Amino acid sequence: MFHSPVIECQGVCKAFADGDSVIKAIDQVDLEVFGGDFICLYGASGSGKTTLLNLIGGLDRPSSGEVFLDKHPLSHYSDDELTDLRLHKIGFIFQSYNLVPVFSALENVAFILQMQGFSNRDALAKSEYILQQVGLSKLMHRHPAELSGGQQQRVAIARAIVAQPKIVLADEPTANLDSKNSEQLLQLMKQLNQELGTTFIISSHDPQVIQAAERKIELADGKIIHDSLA
Ligand SMILES: Nc1ncnc2c1ncn2[C@@H]1O[C@H](COP(=O)(O)OP(=O)(O)OP(=O)(O)O)[C@@H](O)[C@H]1O
Repeated sequence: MFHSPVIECQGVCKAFADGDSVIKAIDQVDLEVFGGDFICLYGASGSGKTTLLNLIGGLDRPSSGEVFLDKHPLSHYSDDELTDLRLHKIGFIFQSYNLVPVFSALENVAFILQMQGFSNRDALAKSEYILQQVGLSKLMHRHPAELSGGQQQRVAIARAIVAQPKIVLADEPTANLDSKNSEQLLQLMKQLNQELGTTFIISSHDPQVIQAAERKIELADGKIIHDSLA
């Protein structure tokens, strides 16, 4: 059966001005990501991992080249359409969790569903279920400041997956976790990958994450220098 990519990068470049010079953060990247891939994007600090995730997730636009999501070129979407696309198709997990401090864990998760148009009641019910799945049923009414780093990262994951996005983009998700919490987080992401077929692209320096990934892609100076699939 023909297996078409869910994400495709064709000749993608991203340049940033740095005084009088130009930094090529991403330099001619060609990449195909397939449904159900579990990818670790690794490479030295400054190699372009965050920039590439931002381009794939439509948080930023390439200087040249094209990113396709389900065969649709992202350059054809307006900023509002990209926001809508992210809301429905992509879950983001950031190193800094990005939780809303005045919301409880439950409200942080339910908020995404409310933005998607779910009623309050449905949003809360679905959010309670997913928080149970990530082992936080007893802590769901706490605010982020009352949770440990690992617990906050679990809330961030619950929020990223509650709407069952096709793709989850995670930028250094274990950076602030100890090895036990990192291992639990990895297990959770793998479980989602296997049970729901969610595609994961995880940027990380963490040897635990690199080892757990089925496909390992190395970036250096904005270029892909190794892809274990190739
Ligand atoms: N908004 C920006 N303006 C200017 N330069 C930028 C910007 N974003 C990234 N860069 C530069 O682009 C290059 C790639 O940065 P990027 O953050 O993608 O790397 P990274 O591999 O994610 O690094 P780290 O592992 O440290 O998070 C770096 O040289 C960085 O300084």
